[in-house]
Amino acid sequence: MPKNRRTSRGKSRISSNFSAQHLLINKQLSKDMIDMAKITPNDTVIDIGAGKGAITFPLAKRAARVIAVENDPVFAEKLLDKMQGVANIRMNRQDFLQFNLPKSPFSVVANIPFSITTPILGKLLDDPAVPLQRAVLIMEKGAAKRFTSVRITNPRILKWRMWFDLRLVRTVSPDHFSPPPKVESAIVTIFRKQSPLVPLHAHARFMALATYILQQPQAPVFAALQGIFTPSQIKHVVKALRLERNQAVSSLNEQQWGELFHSMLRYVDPSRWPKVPKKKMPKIPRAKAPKMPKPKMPKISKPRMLKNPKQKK
Ligand SMILES: C[S@@+](CC[C@H](N)C(=O)[O-])C[C@H]1O[C@@H](n2cnc3c(N)ncnc32)[C@H](O)[C@@H]1O
Repeated sequence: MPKNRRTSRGKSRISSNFSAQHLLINKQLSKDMIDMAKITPNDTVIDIGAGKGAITFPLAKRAARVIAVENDPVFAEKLLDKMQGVANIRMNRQDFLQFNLPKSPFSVVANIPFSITTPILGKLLDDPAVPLQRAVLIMEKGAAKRFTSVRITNPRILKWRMWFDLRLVRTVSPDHFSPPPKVESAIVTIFRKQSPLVPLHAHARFMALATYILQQPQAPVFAALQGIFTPSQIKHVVKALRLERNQAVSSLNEQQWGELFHSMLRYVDPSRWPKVPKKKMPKIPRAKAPKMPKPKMPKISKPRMLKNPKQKK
């Protein structure tokens, strides 16, 4: 891709990490990612940020349906040209964050735009009812490490990991892309767990617990649990989860978080459960009342005093 080219809208775009257009030039890597995602001829697969189709076309050979999402009009046009005769690719020329995800099971294989990594993962993982099965994503190595670290300090990432296994599988050097990004990349696999650690319908309640407890990730377990569990319940939980009273709460593993949540449901009075924040309703602008002309009040003249005929002058 040229370093500085004009988009169809005439604006100049300079290649950088922020333009997020580091195209994959290693064909074997695309195939490896499709293998990692265990794509079968029955699968529907989304390629987020399809670019010129480095992943889209090899995917189309393996999956039943490929949905390519690309918001750059120049790339989208090129992809449409190349797609002639490939019946199982559907092209969506739009921002992935505005794209309506399928209602039936789907997977994702993609070299995603780094600048929107967290919003992409949020869209795929925040609501466990979204029927994502497997994803294999290239992302910035720093982000990959944050999402997959053993020590979990972020309640949102912790929540994702109650339903999905996230693994950093390998790092990818910048020479596999054109233009090469300034940072190292990594491949992350995301597989839906066979048995989720928390029931899907309880995701908001789990998030409330994780947010409350991880306010101070370095706090010792006994202190972090205090606002919710009573001292005797804490004693019981520490023993049942094989914890140390003084270990940092961020050192709990996924399994222990699942068990902690179930202990809260089982032993703690619901009045002590952390509150689930109410869903923010979108603001509906109030219809402006049409301006009415001020009613003209008839002038009321002062009542004239009738002269009392008997009144003395
Ligand atoms: C890292 S490139 C990957 C391109 C291609 N998949 C490849 O591997 O060669 C990311 C792609 O995402 C596209 N993109 C950036 N933001 C996007 C968005 N919000 N929605 C959809 N596509 C986006 C870019 O135009 C670019 O083509």
